[in-house]
Amino acid sequence: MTINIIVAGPRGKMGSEAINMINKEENFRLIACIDRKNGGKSLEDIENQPALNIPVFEDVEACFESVNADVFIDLTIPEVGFLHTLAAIKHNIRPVVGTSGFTSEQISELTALAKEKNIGAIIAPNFAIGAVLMMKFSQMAAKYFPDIEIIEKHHDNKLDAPSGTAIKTAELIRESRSIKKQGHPNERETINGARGAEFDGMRIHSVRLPGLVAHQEVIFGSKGQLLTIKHDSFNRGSFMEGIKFSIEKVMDLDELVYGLENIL
Ligand SMILES: NC(=O)C1=CN([C@@H]2O[C@H](COP(=O)(O)OP(=O)(O)OC[C@H]3O[C@@H](n4cnc5c(N)ncnc54)[C@H](OP(=O)(O)O)[C@@H]3O)[C@@H](O)[C@H]2O)C=CC1
Ligand SMILES: O=C(O)C1=N[C@H](C(=O)O)C[C@H](O)C1
Repeated sequence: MTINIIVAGPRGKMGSEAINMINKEENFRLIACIDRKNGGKSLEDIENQPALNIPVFEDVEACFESVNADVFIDLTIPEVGFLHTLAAIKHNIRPVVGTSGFTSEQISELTALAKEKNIGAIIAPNFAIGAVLMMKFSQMAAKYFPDIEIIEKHHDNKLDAPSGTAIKTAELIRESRSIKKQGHPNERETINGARGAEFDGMRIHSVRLPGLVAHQEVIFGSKGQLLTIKHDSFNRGSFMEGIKFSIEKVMDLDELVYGLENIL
């Protein structure tokens, strides 16, 4: 069966890599793109993209009404990605969302809408299988080591902090860790933010530097020992297996799944 796909964010680092992956798969067919700068032009006019000769829309509604798609992939920015995803579900097009930075309220709203429409959807904070394992291993370790610092490191073009992966890691850890406020009860910051963001008593630190792609370590401290669980994405190819898997999997779902750990 051929799966007809729309991609939003085709000029982006992830969008362009995803298009290359889609074009290599026999059962995937890219049928349109959503792009804020190149609406109305053919994708062949877009820099760094092969000549695909498919329609490119600026307006999401116009796109969803004009083409007959099975799956919509969003790799843009949180504000726009949320509206795109909402529109996709309303049009019965299954979303696969990589865009990070959605609030938990937005995820709940999308979950409720997908349930109402009985349609599959996937929001994946991280498509790299190694990162999903890193999160699950961290969840397991947190049962025994409740003192945890999450350090995520990304390229300096990243808009959201902390990363979607760090938030998802903290959410998974919360399910297995006994409630604990870490550090000294009287600790105080002499410079704001020195101890990082607080999540359920844990700390999350966001590093942004040129040269980085996407990296995270979760450090567990205990008497006389440290456990570090670490994952590195050195390039965006690391996310493509997860996107490919999600495009196929979302066709069989009838609800929204938040996190690949729930379906791998
Ligand atoms: N889940 C996962 O595994 C991964 C998720 N991500 C997430 O994917 C998203 C994209 O990342 P990345 O490709 O690195 O980012 P880029 O900045 O390279 O690409 C973002 C794309 O979105 C487009 N865009 C921005 N604003 C709008 C708008 N208002 N309407 C339509 N399109 C818009 C940009 O166009 P323009 O050039 O005009 O701004 C650009 O093409 C991020 O949220 C990131 O966190 C990234 C890697 C892995
Ligand atoms: O912006 C990125 O690059 C990435 N974003 C996702 C996140 O916020 O966790 C996934 C990955 O870390 C790369």
